[in-house]
Amino acid sequence: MATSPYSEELRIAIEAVVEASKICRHIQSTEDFAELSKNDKSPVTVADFGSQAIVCKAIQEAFPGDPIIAEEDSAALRLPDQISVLERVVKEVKKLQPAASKEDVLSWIDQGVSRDPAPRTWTLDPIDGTKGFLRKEQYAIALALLIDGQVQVAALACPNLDTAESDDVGFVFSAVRGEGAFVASLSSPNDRRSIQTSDCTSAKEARFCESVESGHSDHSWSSEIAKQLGISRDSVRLDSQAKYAVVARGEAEIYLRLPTKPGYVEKIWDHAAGCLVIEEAGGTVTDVHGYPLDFSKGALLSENQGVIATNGTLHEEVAAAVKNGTA
Ligand SMILES: Nc1ncnc2c1ncn2[C@@H]1O[C@H](COP(=O)(O)OS(=O)(=O)O)[C@@H](OP(=O)(O)O)[C@H]1O
Ligand SMILES: [Mg+2]
Ligand SMILES: [Mg+2]
Ligand SMILES: [Mg+2]
Repeated sequence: MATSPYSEELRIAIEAVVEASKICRHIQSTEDFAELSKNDKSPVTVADFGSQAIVCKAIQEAFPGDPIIAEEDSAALRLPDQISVLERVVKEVKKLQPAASKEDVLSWIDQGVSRDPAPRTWTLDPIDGTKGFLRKEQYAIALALLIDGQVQVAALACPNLDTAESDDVGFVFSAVRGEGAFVASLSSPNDRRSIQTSDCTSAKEARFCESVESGHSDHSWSSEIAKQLGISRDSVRLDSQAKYAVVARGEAEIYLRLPTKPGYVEKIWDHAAGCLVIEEAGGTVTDVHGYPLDFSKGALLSENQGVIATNGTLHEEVAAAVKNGTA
């Protein structure tokens, strides 16, 4: 059997998000998040910074010179009145990297400030669904490798996701393009098993998965589409890219992210990892116009609007319903 061209990237990516999950879980258990508000009024916590530091350090060490397009930067932590937050981030990072200094942590975080397209680049959301994290609900650590604007490798940790099949809580989903999608428990990440999207072919039987925040997806529009498709089941509402994971492992068929604010442009780190995991599990991902997501433009999905992710078999029907719903 040919060896995977990205086996080392996959191994490092999985290890990095598993390590970052440890920091996130610990901070979540303390209930002391040291939350800051960013310029766009969205929240960021000690865990977002700590997770970004851990993942960027791992990528930089294994693949020096690879740019990383990550959500956070260290600017807020460098302000004199935020010294206590910085100290807390350093304390948390030291649990995994005992020799880390303040300057190390700041510079690891800032490995993620790349914004330009590059032939080979990583993209990281250190905590996707920060609002879910604050509510002690779902969040994800999402890491992907883009080659010429195509997602080739994905690692997606969902520390609070459970399953009907066991008492396990916390999973890491992963994929390499052309090699299938896999899941492992966060407690034994090397024990990977293959996952597939559901084989549902009737839209009426389908289950919807949507954002919790109504500001992130137009819920009245999606109930209109659900009506058109004859869907009677209530939507499963879930924060973060855990939604992609739930569709990828066959527990829902449709994830819709319908644009709300005109002019909001989706970020690549909110979709890259989840998108490859679904595609490799047998699903399909497009924007609301049916175009593939274009990850080649830097940090923004500037060529796309919204997202439709499905189990694959239902994609055309769902995309048509979204189109009708727009008219
Ligand atoms: N207006 C608008 N429209 C679309 N998306 C937006 C919008 N505002 C923010 N964001 C981004 O949404 C990310 C969280 O998305 P979720 O799907 O987890 O939302 S929800 O919590 O389930 O409601 C969230 O990611 P994190 O910041 O990593 O949590 C944001 O990047
Ligand atoms: Mg954020
Ligand atoms: Mg996000
Ligand atoms: Mg985030």
